[in-house]
Amino acid sequence: MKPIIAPSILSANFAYLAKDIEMINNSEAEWIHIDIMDGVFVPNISFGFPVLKFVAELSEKPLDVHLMIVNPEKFVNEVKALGAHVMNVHYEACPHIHRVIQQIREAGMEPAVTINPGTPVSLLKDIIRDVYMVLIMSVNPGFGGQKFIEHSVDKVKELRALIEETGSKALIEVDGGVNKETGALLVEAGADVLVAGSAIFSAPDPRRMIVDLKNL
Ligand SMILES: O=C(CO)[C@@H](O)[C@H](O)COP(=O)(O)O
Ligand SMILES: [Fe+2]
Repeated sequence: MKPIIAPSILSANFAYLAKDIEMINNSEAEWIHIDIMDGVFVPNISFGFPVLKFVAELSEKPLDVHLMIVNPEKFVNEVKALGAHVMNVHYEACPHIHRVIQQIREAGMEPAVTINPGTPVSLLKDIIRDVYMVLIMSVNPGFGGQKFIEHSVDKVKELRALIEETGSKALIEVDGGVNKETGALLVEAGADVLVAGSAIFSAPDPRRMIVDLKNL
């Protein structure tokens, strides 16, 4: 199976965001990945809902919303109002992760749980059957353009084994430092969805790069 490609607009040119969204609309990418940061959970601030309202209006692709914020459950309605397909919350940001997953599903979105590089896959055992997707961070969240953490490939393998063992249908998404080289290792290890920011937006031909990542 070819991976789903989700370009991260964090690496887009914000002065010409409409142009970059148009590029994604006219590409083979299935989703558009949106990184929301609050300067508390991660040491950076990206963009908020007033900006994303316009992104959502322009995007013809389903939105994969990655919330790098504390108390993400406070924003279920705002993310829903964007028409998001997936609401991704960090395991580390939710003491009551099981409840948050239920809230996302009740709001009519697909729940995904994200884990940081320092969080083990084994902690997902009791929620793996309840999520649509797990996002494995292959860099420490907060910035685009960082170096891929190699150990993430082992985490994908471990998660694939957990999914098979439990009969879960969860997709495996990986985010951070994904390019043609690291993407190939991830797909081989069992990743279903690749997020890529700088690899796509700094490529001479971003749409070609999306095709290349799909064909890994
Ligand atoms: O969530 C994040 C960063 O925290 C990502 O989605 C980045 O936007 C990925 O950028 P690259 O590592 O692909 O440049
Ligand atoms: Fe992300």
